[in-house]
Amino acid sequence: MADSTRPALVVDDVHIHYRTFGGRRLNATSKWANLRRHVGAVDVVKAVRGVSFVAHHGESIGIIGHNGSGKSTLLRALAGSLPPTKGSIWTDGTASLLGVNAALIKDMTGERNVILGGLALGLSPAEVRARYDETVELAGIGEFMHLPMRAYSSGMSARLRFAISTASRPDILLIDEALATGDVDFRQRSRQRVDEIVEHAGTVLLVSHSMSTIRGMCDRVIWINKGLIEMDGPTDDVLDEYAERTGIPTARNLSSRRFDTDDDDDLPARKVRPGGAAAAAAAAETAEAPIEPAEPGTDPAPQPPSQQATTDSNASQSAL
Ligand SMILES: Nc1ncnc2c1ncn2[C@@H]1O[C@H](COP(=O)(O)OP(=O)(O)OP(=O)(O)O)[C@@H](O)[C@H]1O
Repeated sequence: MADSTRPALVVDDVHIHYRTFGGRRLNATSKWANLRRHVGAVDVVKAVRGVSFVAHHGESIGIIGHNGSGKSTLLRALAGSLPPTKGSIWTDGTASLLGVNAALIKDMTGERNVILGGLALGLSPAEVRARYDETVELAGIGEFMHLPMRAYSSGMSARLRFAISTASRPDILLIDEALATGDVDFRQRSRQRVDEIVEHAGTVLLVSHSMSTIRGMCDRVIWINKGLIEMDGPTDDVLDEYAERTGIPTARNLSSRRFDTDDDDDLPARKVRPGGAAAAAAAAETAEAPIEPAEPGTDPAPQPPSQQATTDSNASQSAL
């Protein structure tokens, strides 16, 4: 059973800056600005600007906020795949970001990717073999397991990724939007898996734009705004405040365990809803659909996830 008094994760004044190359300002007026029109500018994006919090074993924490507020960046830093520009992150145990994309190979079958992904997550060959059946069962994509991943729909890929990444039973599971994908049955099973992780002293951090998913899964919510923590507290308190200040409905009237139902809030963004004032408000929530971050694919080299205490010296090509 979880020792809820023991910290699982300590995040101390974390800042994460990206450096982007090649941005040109075309509306130059001064002489220097006019010269700079001909060369790409080096810009710094301050994605996370001093975030501190402590997560305990057994906690299930939702992370919410507008597009570009820094949620995914923070999660990647917690997983150890992005070094903070400043500040420290300490973890008690392994932190695993849901999604083993980098390790999966589209030309290989789902079966082979289960093995590859398991090894990439640090499981031994014997552990991969022992968990193979349950991983395949959780993915629930039937005969498609024998086909190359290239043939999968995005939902199928997401299911397989979820199944593989939770096979390692990390102490700290970091989930970025992944649970919004999939049908009701899959969401129920993935919900069970997350519950299992929390039950076994694990800690879950879930980034989602789906307020009903957050309400259904999390005891605590951290609201990130422009790279800073706007609010951190019990789910109902934070979501109510978020709804009041942003006008985005947070499904307060839904039952607290609605994750396994097929309500509209859990649908992927951009779903067209019927008219009316409530629908317009609901559409506002879907307008928070994830945007593609600038300069994708320029992540710095991964570093071990178990513990990072980093300072300015950890600057890399894209994260300063
Ligand atoms: N690789 C990158 N290079 C440069 N800037 C980036 C990079 N990745 C993210 N950013 C910028 O950092 C800021 C935070 O982005 P991030 O993806 O963390 O936000 P988010 O809250 O997860 O957004 P969303 O809800 O849209 O997924 C944004 O301004 C984004 O443009």
